[in-house]
Amino acid sequence: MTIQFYKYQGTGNDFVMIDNRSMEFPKNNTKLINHLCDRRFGIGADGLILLENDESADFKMVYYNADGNESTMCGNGGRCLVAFAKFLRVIDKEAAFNAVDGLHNAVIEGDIVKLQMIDVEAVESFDNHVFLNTGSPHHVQQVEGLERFDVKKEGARLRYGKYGESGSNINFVEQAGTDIFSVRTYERGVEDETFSCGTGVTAVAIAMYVKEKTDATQITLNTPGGQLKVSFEDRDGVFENVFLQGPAKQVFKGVVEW
Ligand SMILES: N[C@@H](CCC[C@H](N)C(=O)O)C(=O)O
Repeated sequence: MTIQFYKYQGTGNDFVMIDNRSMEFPKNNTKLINHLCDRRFGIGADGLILLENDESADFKMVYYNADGNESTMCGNGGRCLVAFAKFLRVIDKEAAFNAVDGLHNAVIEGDIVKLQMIDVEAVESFDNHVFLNTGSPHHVQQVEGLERFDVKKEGARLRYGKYGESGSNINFVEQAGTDIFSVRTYERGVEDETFSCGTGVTAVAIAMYVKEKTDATQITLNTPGGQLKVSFEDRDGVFENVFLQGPAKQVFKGVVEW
């Protein structure tokens, strides 16, 4: 079997993209997806995304983590998929697509994609962390000395120890200005730190606002892979019109024999 693929990255969170409008891709082959994402024996990526036809939207997003399992929403992946849909001429400047967490609207200008995320209704605030779901589950914790922090060790400990079987993504944050935060994320399903996480920085922006670390509703997030912006409206503790904005780029394309 021959698989045509495209490789995209959004602030260093990288994805194998496959046009599956023909529905030929073997979606239940966990081993294959894991192999394609392998950085030594495959193409290498944090996740794999299928673009499929959708009855009520421009297209459908199907997201798999690098471990080969289908997972919840990926914000950077969603932004990259909008760029891929434009490349395929499925959309022009605007998109509406269905993902596992519902309908997403997006606009693309050059390589900048602004993606609407789901409304966030429940934010659980604790003494030293916040837990919320921005399409995927996120633990947000402020730390000192983020640059030297052992994200993989502490992220893995919390991911497995605190959140049980299904786990959570774990974000470590340090404030860098009144409305600027630096973020490093341990992603479940990759089981390592990634260069950036879109649902993660969205969670961080809302968590820092809830914790009154900022009163801004347009927040800049610096990740190891680059800069993202998150904006939202606070409607009595329900966060609406949540947008994630940043670059999404095609890196290369190729063919794999399987
Ligand atoms: N990198 C993603 C998040 C992908 C999903 C996550 N690993 C999970 O399984 O919860 C993003 O940009 O949001």
